[in-house]
Amino acid sequence: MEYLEVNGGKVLKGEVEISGSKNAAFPVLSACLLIEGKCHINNIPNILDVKKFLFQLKKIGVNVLEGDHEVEIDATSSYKPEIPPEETENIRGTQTLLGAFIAKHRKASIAGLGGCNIGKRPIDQHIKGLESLGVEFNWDKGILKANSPKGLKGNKIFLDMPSVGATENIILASVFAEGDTIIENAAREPEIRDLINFLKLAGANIEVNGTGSTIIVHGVKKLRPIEYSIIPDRIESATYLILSGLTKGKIKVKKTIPEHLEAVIMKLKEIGLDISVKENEIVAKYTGKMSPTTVKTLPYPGFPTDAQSQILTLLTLADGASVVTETVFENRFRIVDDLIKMGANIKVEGISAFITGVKELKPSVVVAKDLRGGMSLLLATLSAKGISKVLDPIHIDRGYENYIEKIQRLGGDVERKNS
Ligand SMILES: CC(=O)N[C@H]1[C@@H](OP(=O)(O)OP(=O)(O)OC[C@H]2O[C@@H](n3ccc(=O)[nH]c3=O)[C@H](O)[C@@H]2O)O[C@H](CO)[C@@H](O)[C@@H]1O
Ligand SMILES: C=C(OP(=O)(O)O)C(=O)O
Repeated sequence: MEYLEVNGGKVLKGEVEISGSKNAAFPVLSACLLIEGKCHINNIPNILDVKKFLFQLKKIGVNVLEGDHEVEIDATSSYKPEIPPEETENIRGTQTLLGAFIAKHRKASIAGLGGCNIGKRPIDQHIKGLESLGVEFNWDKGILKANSPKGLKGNKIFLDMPSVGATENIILASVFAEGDTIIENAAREPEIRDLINFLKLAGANIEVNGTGSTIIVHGVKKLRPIEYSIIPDRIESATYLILSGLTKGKIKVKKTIPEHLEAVIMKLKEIGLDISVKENEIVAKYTGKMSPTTVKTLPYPGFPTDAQSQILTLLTLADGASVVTETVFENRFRIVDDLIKMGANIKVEGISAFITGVKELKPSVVVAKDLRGGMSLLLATLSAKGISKVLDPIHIDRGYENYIEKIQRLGGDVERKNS
């Protein structure tokens, strides 16, 4: 069994280069399937989920040429618009292949949507939106089959909640639709802006209103191949900034976009970290004391649910009582039992965790159960003086590039082992 052995309690200091965004990579790579010719995508993160995604593309017949943090996608020759249910493809990122397949092939067959086990994660909003564009759906033995024999026609769609995946799928599906598609209450995450920027550069006609919650896609006939670089991963940035507080250190994140992290930066300042921001860099420094605060996760530009486990872990060491409320996913407090084992004082009631800060965390054997929770437990063990183990690091491998080396370069004592 693989595990991480951590000798915690060291002060972490130094610089980390942030990798490309996991959640921007999937929709942009999916969008390449709308294009005839070679698209060249840079700043691709070297993480397990992206490897699985690219493996899936190759398996259905797309030409994929992988380089060092870059990939060339050529979907000119025919490929099967299908995602089968095999274990290895069981990631959430494949959800945007639905919109891409429908746009290009007027049909799709999707099974095996997985990703983090943090809630029920239904796709009713994807289906509702695509149905109103003329797509017919039926479930066949757990596989979602989509068909739009007559092609897609633009329509006005009002999402019940600003779903990231549904917004991306509707944008992708409507690029070649007849007329205009208007998405109201659209998600506004930077990864959606990245998809739109890619598509516009490739020739799509898309308007975004001032705040971003209305997106209008004017159908076009064709897109052209382009070279594009995806945005840095804002959640990876948030994670390393939080690590500086947990290890009483000073960490500079480089190659990041500070505007994507405003809600996180504001909270870290409230907690008492000294934060300084330059064009593509953020430095977080521990100042000797951390204050408690309240955090509520919300769709962007609110505090990101994907950084909730990390800030909850940080607040276990704040000087007083904090509340963390999770409004996006219903099952995102699964690290609490392990944190309590490490000496944290946390009580979960409904969608809120009530935390009373303690002086220090104690080393322990903990188990990663999802991507962000797993990483947060690693952060906790780096803070706790002594030897800890983090079991099942495969969850962390899904979304953090080269994290063991990045942490070692900051002075952290962590090693991957097998027993
Ligand atoms: C691969 C990827 O990009 N994953 C991100 C994406 O996931 P994902 O696209 O799955 O997240 P959504 O924004 O769609 O989900 C937000 C909430 O809406 C609910 N919902 C969503 C769609 C739907 O049809 N019906 C419905 O009820 C979900 O169960 C969840 O409670 O955005 C999440 C919210 O920022 C992030 O945590 C994930 O890291
Ligand atoms: C929930 C996450 O990812 P996914 O949607 O890929 O499961 C995440 O990145 O925290």
